[in-house]
Formats: sequence, structure tokens, C-alpha cells
Amino acid sequence: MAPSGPAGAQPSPAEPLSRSIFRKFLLMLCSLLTSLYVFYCLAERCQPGSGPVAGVPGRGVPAGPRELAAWPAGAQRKRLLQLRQRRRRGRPGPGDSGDQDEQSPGLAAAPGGSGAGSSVVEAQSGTLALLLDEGSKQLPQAIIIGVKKGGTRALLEFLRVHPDVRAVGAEPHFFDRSYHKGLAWYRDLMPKTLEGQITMEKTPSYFVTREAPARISAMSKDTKLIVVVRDPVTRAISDYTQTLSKRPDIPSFESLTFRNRSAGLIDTSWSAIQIGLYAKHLEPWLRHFPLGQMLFVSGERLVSDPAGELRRVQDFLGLKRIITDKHFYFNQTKGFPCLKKAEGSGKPHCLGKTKGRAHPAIAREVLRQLRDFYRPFNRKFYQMTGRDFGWDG
Ligand SMILES: Nc1ncnc2c1ncn2[C@@H]1O[C@H](COP(=O)(O)OS(=O)(=O)O)[C@@H](OP(=O)(O)O)[C@H]1O
Repeated sequence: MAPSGPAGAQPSPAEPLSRSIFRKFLLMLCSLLTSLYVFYCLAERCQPGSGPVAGVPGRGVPAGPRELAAWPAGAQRKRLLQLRQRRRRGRPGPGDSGDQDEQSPGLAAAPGGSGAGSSVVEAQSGTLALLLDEGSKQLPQAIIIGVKKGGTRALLEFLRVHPDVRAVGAEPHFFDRSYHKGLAWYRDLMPKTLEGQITMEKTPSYFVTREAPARISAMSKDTKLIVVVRDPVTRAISDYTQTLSKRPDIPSFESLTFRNRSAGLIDTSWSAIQIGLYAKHLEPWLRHFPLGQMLFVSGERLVSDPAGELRRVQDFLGLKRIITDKHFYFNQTKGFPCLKKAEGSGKPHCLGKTKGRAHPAIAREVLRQLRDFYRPFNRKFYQMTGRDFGWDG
């Protein structure tokens, strides 16, 4: 008995012609259906278990065209740029203020990394982005220049929710550490922006860098400067807590605070103390920038009323008031306000564990001496800025 041929093989002379045509037709139909299914997947309609949560664009997976269509125009443009730029991610940030300051969601790898989900998104964004202008890299028009441990990361993360703000995630440290690399290098660190969008960065050490005011002014006299300030005593303890987390064997806060404890002489050369002399650090900035070009954000109010502080910041930057109370919720576990939907992921987002560390208990008497020490500097700072931050009340 002759063996029967494999499916799709040449018809034997005994096989009727109509049957062979029918089999070919079936084969073609199958491949057509397969292609349709692949297309269907590309349109992100068959992501198992990762469908978007109602009303939360991009939740679970990055937003597809259908979700994008439901977003405001500014958010759509921003989202497309982010998707496009994710392809080129992988370049590490140039540095930060000492902490492993978490990358914002917009720059962090998407869940699944370079897995199937991301390639699907890239295929879509590539097609869609081609239809739109991709934007260009600009030098920042606004910079958060300080202060270290003031709440600078929280402010930047909150601002990034705004569709007209684009910011570099890591701290560039251009005006203090990398100025020799030139403005082209600096610009290249920035994300692409479209017309009407603001480019921003934050490097808290600029506020205490002697050369920074002149350098920023040389880049552009119109640069808007934001300083997040916090009670200098709490700020010093926060600064110390950060160092302690990396070097647990350092001396106590109390012993580092004084040059001579029995004489009550504060060691102003210790950077944790030095940075809190805000009035002193502000002077050189005011020689290069008018006061109206600087905004002082209360680090305390950024925690107690983030929407209120963000309203001031949006007004200062000439942005539409888009970030409001609706964007925040108070996370009891974290003990801080968090975003209901972070930029880039659409998921609830609190800052990482390097923000909001528990501070060590400091002797009451030392706290009193520090408050006495800072009081005149604080008063001068309130006068200079026209705002009483309430640290001495
Ligand atoms: N929403 C929210 N979530 C978490 N943390 C918040 C928030 N808002 C302000 N802060 C305070 O930010 C402090 C860290 O400040 P910076 O981000 O400027 O620090 S750094 O200079 O960039 O290292 C950090 O200081 P510590 O509490 O001492 O860790 C926080 O108190």
C-alpha cells in the first residue's frame, strides 16, 4: 500500500482538482486569520491580564492609540514623545544629590522591560510619532536649584504630571560638576519637547555653588529658578540621616553639630549646618537674577498642601493650573502625599524609600541651640524673599 502524502503536497493524479483547490483555499484562510490575529494583538487588544483599568489611561500597560485618543492633546503629545524616547533608554543619569534618587516613572524601564509589551508599544508609537512632530532638545527654561533635602524630588515628580513640563529624571550637576563639558552636552541630557512645553531639571547643590548663578545667567538671563526650602534644623537632620544610612559609623549628630559643645559653638563648616544658611546663599543669586525670577517653595507645605504649592509653581512657570488636589492622596504607610497617577505609568506613585526616612531622635537642648543659631538667618531670609516660612513660630 502506497503511503499517503503530507497535507498541502501535490495532488495525486487520482485526487479531484476541486478538492486540491479547496485545501489551498483553507490554507490561505488560515494564514489570513493568523495575520488578522497578529494585527489585533498589535492594536493591544489581546494583552492577557493587563487591560487598562477604567478611567486610568495606561494602567497595567503603556497607553495604546485608543487610550491616547481619550487624553487631552497636550498629554497625548507628551505620551508619544515618552514612548518614542523609551526606545533609547539605557543611558544612566549623570548623578544625584547623594541618594539613589529614584528615576521618575517616565524614565524608568517599563514593567516587563524589553519584553513583548514594550516592542508592541514601540511599533505603535513609531507609526503614530511619524505623523507628529517629534520635538527637539532644549536647554532648561526652569531649574530647581535647591535646597538639598528640601523636597526637590517631590516637587519635580509632581510637576512632571503636567503635560507641558518635561524634565530630566536624574540630577545633571552641570553647573557645579560638569560645566567643562559644555552646553551642548547639557542640552543633550534633556528630554525632547514640543512647542509650548517647558524643559526642567533639578540639582539641589546649585543653590550653594558659588559659580552657579553666573553660569546659569550666562546660559540664559531668563531662566526661572525654584528653591524648595525647609526648616534648616530639620533639613540638617535629614542631611545627616542620609549620610548615616550610607555610613552607619559616623559620629552622632550632636557631636558633629558643635565645634565646642560646652561653649555652644556651632560648627558652621559642617555642610549639614552650612546649607541651612539660606540668606547667605541667596545673596549671590540676587546679584544675577531679579527676585521675581525666583520662586521659594515651602518644603513643609509641599507635604501638608501639595496642591497649594503646585498652584504657585504652575503660576510662576506660566502654566495652566492642571495639577490640583485631585492628583494627590495621602499615603498613610508612607506618611506623605503621593500621586494618584504618576507621569508615564498612570499608576499610583509614592517617592522611594530614600525619601521620608525616619530621623534619629536628637537631644532637645541641641535642637534649641540650633533654632537659636538659625533664627537671625531665617528672619533675614524671610525679609529677602517676602515670605515668612514659619520656622521660628
Ligand atoms: N511627597 C513626598 N514624599 C516623600 N518625601 C517628601 C515628599 N514631599 C517632601 N518630601 C521630603 O523630601 C525630602 C527629600 O528632599 P529632596 O528630594 O530634596 O532630597 S535630595 O536633596 O534630592 O536628596 C524628604 O526628607 P526626609 O524625610 O528627611 O527623607 C521628605 O521629607
